[in-house]
Amino acid sequence: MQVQVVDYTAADAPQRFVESLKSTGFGVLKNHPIQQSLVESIYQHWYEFFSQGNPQDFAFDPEKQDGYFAPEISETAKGHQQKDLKEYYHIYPWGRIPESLKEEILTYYHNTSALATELLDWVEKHSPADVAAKYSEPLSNMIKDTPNTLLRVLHYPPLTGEEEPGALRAAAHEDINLLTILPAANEPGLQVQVQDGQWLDIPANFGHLIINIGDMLQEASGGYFPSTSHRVVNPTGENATKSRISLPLFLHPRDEVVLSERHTQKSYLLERLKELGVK
Ligand SMILES: O=C(O)CCC(=O)C(=O)O
Ligand SMILES: [Fe+2]
Repeated sequence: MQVQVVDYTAADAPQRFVESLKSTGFGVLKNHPIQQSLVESIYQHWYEFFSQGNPQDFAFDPEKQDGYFAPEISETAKGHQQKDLKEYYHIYPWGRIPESLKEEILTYYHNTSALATELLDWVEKHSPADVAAKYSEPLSNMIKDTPNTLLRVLHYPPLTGEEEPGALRAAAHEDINLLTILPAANEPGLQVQVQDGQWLDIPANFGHLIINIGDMLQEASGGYFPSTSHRVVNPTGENATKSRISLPLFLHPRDEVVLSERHTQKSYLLERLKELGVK
């Protein structure tokens, strides 16, 4: 089994993409409209910010959750003991962003959010009628004018050999949100767990766009779309000396959007952040 790469420009792209999401929780697009030169430039500029800038000046705000999360306080995945080997910066258009990086990263945020609207329409159109009937409003409408969609710039530093045994760049976890949109990182490592428990590499040629289902879409679809476990494994050999940068956009509905009989986006998010120990 492998996650198939779907050509965004093909006539049957929506159907094939949604089939892939349904069977693995992941879909991978090529020939998509997100400019690769923009992604590369962001990787370069944020690498400089993490390695030579003053990220501590933007230390995260526990209430608002914008800003810089240092390696010492970054996430411990649900059910895991060791902290992930990463640092990251949370971008919201209303939040704090280093001035020199602002225009570029917000261009990416807005372009990718626009593509997200189209991808949610694809998901809606290819949801079986009984599943679509559960959506409290059109999926793409759930993110319209939302202040909650989060762009995370992640830096996985080179390994030093001093890591705690068993610690991973990102331990196995599921995402909390509706869909995650992630350009292929500058280094490999992303894997998804499939039904038999096996871990598969996500096809991540530079230029691919990776989309995965989060718990909120699983919740809203009554479990039809699976939020699958994924992780980032540690590099070995010469690659251990390299940083890895990645850029997931987590699509979050507005606070009041009803996901299911149990949850709005707000109640669901709060529950999950407490579990992660960052709230
Ligand atoms: O860095 C990656 O490739 C994936 C990151 C991820 O899964 C996450 O931050 O939720
Ligand atoms: Fe994730």
